[in-house]
Amino acid sequence: MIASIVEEVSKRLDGGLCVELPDGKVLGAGKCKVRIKDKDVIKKVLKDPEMGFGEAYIKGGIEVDGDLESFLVACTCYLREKDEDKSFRNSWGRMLLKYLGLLKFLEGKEVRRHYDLGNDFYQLWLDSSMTYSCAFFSNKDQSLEEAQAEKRSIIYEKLQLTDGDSLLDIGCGWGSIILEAPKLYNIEATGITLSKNQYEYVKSRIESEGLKDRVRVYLMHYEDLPKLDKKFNKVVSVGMFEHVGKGRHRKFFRVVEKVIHEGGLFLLHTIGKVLPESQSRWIRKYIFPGGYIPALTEILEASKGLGFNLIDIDDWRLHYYRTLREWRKRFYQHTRDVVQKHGEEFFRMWELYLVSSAVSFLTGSNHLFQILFSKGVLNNYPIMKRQFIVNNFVV
Ligand SMILES: C[S@@+](CC[C@H](N)C(=O)[O-])C[C@H]1O[C@@H](n2cnc3c(N)ncnc32)[C@H](O)[C@@H]1O
Repeated sequence: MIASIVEEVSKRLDGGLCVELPDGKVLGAGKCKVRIKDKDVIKKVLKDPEMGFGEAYIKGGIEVDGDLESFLVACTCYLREKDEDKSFRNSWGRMLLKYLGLLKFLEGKEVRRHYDLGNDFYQLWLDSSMTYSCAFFSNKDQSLEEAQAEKRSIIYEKLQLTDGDSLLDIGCGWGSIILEAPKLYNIEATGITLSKNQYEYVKSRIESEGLKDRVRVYLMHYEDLPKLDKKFNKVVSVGMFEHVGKGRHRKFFRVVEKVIHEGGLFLLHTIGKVLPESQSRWIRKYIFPGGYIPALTEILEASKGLGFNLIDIDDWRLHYYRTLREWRKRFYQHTRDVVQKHGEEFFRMWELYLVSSAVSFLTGSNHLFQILFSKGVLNNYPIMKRQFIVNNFVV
């Protein structure tokens, strides 16, 4: 059975694959060499390929001597064709916690665990604006910094930012939008985050950059936004919706509906799937507990009947692939620092997270949607002049 799997994956991998088993026996012949160090690993991978491989990889039970990304692409294609991926089910435990009101608390803990690993860790591999979401590359020589700046300017354009606007950023991260937009437009900006590190960072930059009269940041859950007792005419949320969780998307839209002015614009930037499908259990266990990649259909369904009107949908799938490759390149440049501070297993876990996420965009499992809504029907929204960007420089 293993021999036939090796053969199938090998067919889908440039240069082929060989696998060295724990007893020293080698299956297949190829450039990419996978070493399995322990018999138990084989059983676990056969039972649950994604989780089995992921857990063994971070513990060093499997080593890949070759291009990890191409190997994972070949495995993804093989599994997809075999239809071995198991579907994700919302657990009864989470449903019960939701009704006990504990889910919000748990969510806060889960989100903080990820973002409060230390600003210095993220500074190693994010661009200088500390943007932790998909950038937009419009030419092949663009740096990550430039592509993140370009993404922000597209967002401002889609939101039609104009002097006098009040902008809300739900899940503002390290503040790249709320710290920049008020310098370009005479607007007020408010950001919220669940991460204490991000909150402290943004607060100190607001002070040091003299933005106190026009920029505010709050450490709060989006569900508490109505407590601010303030409405905004432009709302954006970038890379945060993935944390909202299955079954809670409508609640999120209800909150946005409460804090947006009639005639306002809401831009939602999120990883998504076209239709609901299985989720990566490994990512949910090790990287984003509680996270859920929504389907486009689920997003649109959640917005129904609340007065939102769809203006436009973009898919930046390959731009996220390239963003992840840029992050990975920088991450590898700091291998020693990461291993020294966080340990070998942590390094391998984050390496696998960055590579497998890139693979998910490359193979079309994940997309990056920018969905623009107006609150109420807007018939004077300008028709955007779009330039077709040739994607072949992205990959
Ligand atoms: C991937 S980061 C994106 C940050 C930023 N928008 C960017 O593009 O760099 C996700 C952000 O969402 C925030 N977040 C996640 N769940 C949240 C919640 N329930 N309420 C408020 N913010 C949340 C996190 O604290 C983090 O700032």
